Amino acid sequence: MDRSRSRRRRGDPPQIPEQVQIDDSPVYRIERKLGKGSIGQVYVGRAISPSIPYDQTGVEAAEVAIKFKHKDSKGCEGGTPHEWKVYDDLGESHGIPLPRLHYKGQQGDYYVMVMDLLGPSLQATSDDNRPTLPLDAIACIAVEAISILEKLHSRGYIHGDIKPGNFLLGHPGTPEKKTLFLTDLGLATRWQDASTGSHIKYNQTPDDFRGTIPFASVHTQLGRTSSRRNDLESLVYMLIYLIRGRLPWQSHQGGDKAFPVCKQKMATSPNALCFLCPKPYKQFTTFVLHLKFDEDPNYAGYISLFHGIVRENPYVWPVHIDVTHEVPHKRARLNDDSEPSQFIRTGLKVQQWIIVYRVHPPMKQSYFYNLDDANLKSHFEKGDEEGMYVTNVAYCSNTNSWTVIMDDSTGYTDQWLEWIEKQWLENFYITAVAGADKGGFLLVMSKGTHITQQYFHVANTFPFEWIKKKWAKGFRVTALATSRSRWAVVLSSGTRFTDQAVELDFQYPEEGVHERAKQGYYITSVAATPDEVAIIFSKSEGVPATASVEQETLLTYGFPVDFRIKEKQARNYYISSLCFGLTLA
Ligand SMILES: Nc1ncnc2c1ncn2[C@@H]1O[C@H](COP(=O)(O)OP(=O)(O)OP(=O)(O)O)[C@@H](O)[C@H]1O
Repeated sequence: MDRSRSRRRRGDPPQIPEQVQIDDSPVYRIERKLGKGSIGQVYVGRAISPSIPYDQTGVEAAEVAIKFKHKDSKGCEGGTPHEWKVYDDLGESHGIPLPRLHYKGQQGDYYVMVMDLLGPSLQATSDDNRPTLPLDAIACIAVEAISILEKLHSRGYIHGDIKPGNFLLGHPGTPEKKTLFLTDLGLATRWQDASTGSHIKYNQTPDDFRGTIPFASVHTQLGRTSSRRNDLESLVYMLIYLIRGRLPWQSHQGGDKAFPVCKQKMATSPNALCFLCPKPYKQFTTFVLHLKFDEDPNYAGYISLFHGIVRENPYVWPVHIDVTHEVPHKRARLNDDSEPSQFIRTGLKVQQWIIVYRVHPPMKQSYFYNLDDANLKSHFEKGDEEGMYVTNVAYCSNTNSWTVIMDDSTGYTDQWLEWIEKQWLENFYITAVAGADKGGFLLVMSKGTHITQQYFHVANTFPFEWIKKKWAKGFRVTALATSRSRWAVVLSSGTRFTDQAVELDFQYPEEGVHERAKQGYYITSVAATPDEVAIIFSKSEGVPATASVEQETLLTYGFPVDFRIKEKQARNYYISSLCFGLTLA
């Protein structure tokens, strides 16, 4: 029978039991609280029956850490905590310094894990925004933590929540008191498919974030499939936090912090992040931020960066590590020459055109730029007379002017710049949208499309939730635009698109475009606000997956000069989407 620790109010979660016994474990009395995460609560458990002397360790220890997770809490949806499954998967001899899990089971409303009792976390060393660890000790932590991640990653897992609170020292008074342990596998996921051994597939679901905002990698915050680089990026933030006592983005207060924090991370160059830190930190940061989604991290090389600092201080309190992490092979040696020459995060903003070209059988395509409102209308009418219809419109906020792309092979039979609701009734559907800086959206309505129904939606933030709901009902994004920081999205049914995906980023998502192309997607819409760029990728009926390679993207400060466009047209590449926006370089 459970005995409650204290009286509880109605509606509160059930109290933690006063005693715990799982299977044939000793009976543990629940004593002081060690910590509380977003989901679990961890207490010291003292073996009272049988009573055990204090000098015992491991499963025989007199004191253990007991973690309670309420059965209805996040991560327990599958019937048991996700963390149990990860421990089961890793097995007994995983060789990773994790607290050993001695017993696990259910008691009352709680899932209970009985584990090794460890010592203080690295968070405890930096409370009150005051760094308390010497730089040499932090270099030791860097070496130790990289080596721990290498071991975890080699078992096919990534941790998913690397932060100072999840690195604990061994229990004081034991031989492990200067060893670093990694705890909390609640967000661990596989980067490697367990059966095939291959890297899991790339994806981005921009509204899917789990982790701790200040330490999460930018990729995690943007909802990209986790891979090994995410843990390493979080480790970079952890090390800078230990050096400085805070991270540059920790001043954001209240409200939804995720967006401004992610934006600031993206705008912070390795130089700015590691300002006044010893050189190895900047080098490590630069290497990590350049890692590709499925790239094998060079753990031994990263460790070698810190060798200089660590070797000069072979015994540093509180972390005593094995300084013999030798450089096993040539690739492990990283030096100034091997540092990536181009930073992916420069922190600089650029105003640029993003122009997507796609192969198409020969056709006539015209482009007009620097058009004011009156010119726009007259070009539109002139094109109409010649059987050319508008396929794309864009607004350039540098010149406050419109750009129009017209094709002679759209299949449209009529087109208007008209009021939206009236034209819908007459089978005119929106086929192109652009937003002006002065506010409002220009809609191009066409007749003769395959569209059977359409939604036009304007939102202050990228409406991914809404798009997902419409995707589930068979609608597909057919046009995308921005007006200052607002988004306009057109979703249509009856299109030829069989599947779609989104990339949302603070800079042109080069890697995402590459990964999507490998999966057979091609770009069908692109738009950018002063902060973000969104790209819609599609797969189409009858278009082979390899067709995605028949696409080229051009990033350019000014609209491309005539001969560049003609050069592309000579190779049958025509403009298929374009936008002008302010993104990070
Ligand atoms: N084995 C242990 N020994 C000593 N203290 C521990 C142990 N495990 C956890 N703790 C303490 O309890 C805190 C919360 O533990 P943990 O992070 O595992 O819980 P969680 O609810 O899964 O957390 P989160 O919300 O961060 O995912 C830790 O920060 C640490 O201070």
